[in-house]
Amino acid sequence: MTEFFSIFGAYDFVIRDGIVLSLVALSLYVVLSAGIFAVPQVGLMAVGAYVSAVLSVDAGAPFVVSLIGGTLASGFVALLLAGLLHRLNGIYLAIASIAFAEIVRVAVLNLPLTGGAQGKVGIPRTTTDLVICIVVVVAVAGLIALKRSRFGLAISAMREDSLMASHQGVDVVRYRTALFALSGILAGAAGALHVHMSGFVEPGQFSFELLTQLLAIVVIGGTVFVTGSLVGALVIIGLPVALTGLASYEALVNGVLIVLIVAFAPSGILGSLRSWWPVRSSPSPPDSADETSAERVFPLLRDDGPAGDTVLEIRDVVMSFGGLRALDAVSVEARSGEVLGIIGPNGSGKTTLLNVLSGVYRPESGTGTLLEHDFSELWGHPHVTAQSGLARTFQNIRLMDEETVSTNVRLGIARRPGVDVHERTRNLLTENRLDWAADIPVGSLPYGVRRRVEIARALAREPRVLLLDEPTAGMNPTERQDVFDTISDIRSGGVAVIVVEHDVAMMRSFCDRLVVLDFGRKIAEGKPDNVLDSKEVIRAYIGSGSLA
Ligand SMILES: Nc1ncnc2c1ncn2[C@@H]1O[C@H](COP(=O)(O)OP(=O)(O)OP(=O)(O)O)[C@@H](O)[C@H]1O
Repeated sequence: MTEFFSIFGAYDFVIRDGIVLSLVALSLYVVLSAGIFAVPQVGLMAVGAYVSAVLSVDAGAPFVVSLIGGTLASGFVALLLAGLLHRLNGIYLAIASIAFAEIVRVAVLNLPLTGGAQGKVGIPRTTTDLVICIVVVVAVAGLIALKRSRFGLAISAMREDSLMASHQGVDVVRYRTALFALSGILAGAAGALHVHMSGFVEPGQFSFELLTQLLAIVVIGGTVFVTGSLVGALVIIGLPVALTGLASYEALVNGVLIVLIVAFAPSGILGSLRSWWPVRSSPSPPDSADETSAERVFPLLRDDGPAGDTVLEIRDVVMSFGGLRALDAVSVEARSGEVLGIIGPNGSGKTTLLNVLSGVYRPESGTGTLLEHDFSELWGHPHVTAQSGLARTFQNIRLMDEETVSTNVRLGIARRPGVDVHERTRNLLTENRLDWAADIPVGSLPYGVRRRVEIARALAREPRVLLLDEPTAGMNPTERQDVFDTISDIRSGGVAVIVVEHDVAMMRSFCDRLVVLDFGRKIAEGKPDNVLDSKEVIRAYIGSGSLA
């Protein structure tokens, strides 16, 4: 038996407990790092512990079998739980998952197989220090690899903004289910290791107190790094040892520590240390004259299909919020190589229309097609719409502020065989004149540049249809002109562009066609000059006079 933690003398149990606890904390980290506030880990650990104990004691299974059995059982229960709770978020999800842990505790308290309140004894103490270390090292290495993968990037996007993530083709429900299962596997493995370390299991080991300890570990370690959970567990397990003479103050010191960390180091100990590392000074944006003269082509856009083909169409779409008809029998058609402008007074239904076109909303009635896809299969599933050739930007910029420009653009890249993601990212940055900002976190960039990053990310999806919701909002005239020049270039690449904008003069000169909404109804459609000179449109906008 390899028991190298014996070098810590009387504290060897503390070290082992701390490492196993860090494994459960990692299972909590897995969901929290994706912005999912689910805390069923104590219940999942109990499932792993009891299944493993029953396999060993009642079925006489060898250690490896009971370790794997407990781990998989917990992963499976987590999978079922993900299905049951898939509609819940935020505080409701937290409460439901705490309730799950309580259900497990009450179940093991009453089931004959689990030994009731007395628990189960006589579990072979077969967990060795080597096994604990191997399991934790594999878990940490696996999670680090996962974080660096496409899956990890999608998780970061989900944490930042799940709607934005789904518009990059991320199936948020499937990813969330996978994370639940992974969380269950880690908690189950910890439970199985724990019972084969202590030799017994009883319901009291899976109390609410354990959950608060886990939360403290994740708060202290932070969710910036995978290894944060190890540091947090070390602190939580190490503190009582350090405070041996002050045992009655242990809870107080724990509490004060957590409050101090939340107040002064909200990203945890490791996350805060990161801000001490020297940061490369940010390059400034190139001179605007250089930018204008830079070559502005989008050779990577798809150019299949003749210009002028109808690529998107909706008919008689009705969408209401309560008693309010935000869209009233609206029909719209977009053609490749054309810029379609959507204008209308505030609250006329423009953003609602874009949300219907991008699959966020499922309208009450209406039909439509996006390329070869029927909208009835896309409505309510924005990630499928994104995978079907449509990309969009948002009225309020939605980017991963902590991540670099390059990472944000990479998130949008549609994976196809043979695509070199790094080369494609570089090309997109060059085409959008963002090379100088590649390594800068998006949150520190000026507004106009962030808008360009959002457009670059949308282009990374190689869309056939591009929706732009007020792409020049908050920009100065030069920046506005720049965005409209970019839109013209995108149109030349054969993309159907649908733009919502308030700048009527710009829309008149740049759009091929305009659709005007008023109180959810389409009141005009056609060539910009004809539409903007129509009496009904002028009345809707300004009552009388003329539009720019
Ligand atoms: N999620 C929602 N819940 C309830 N009402 C909504 C919702 N979204 C939009 N509305 C209402 O639907 C109507 C259309 O809103 P929408 O945002 O589509 O208009 P808009 O033309 O984009 O306005 P703006 O130019 O101010 O952005 C408004 O009356 C708005 O209050």
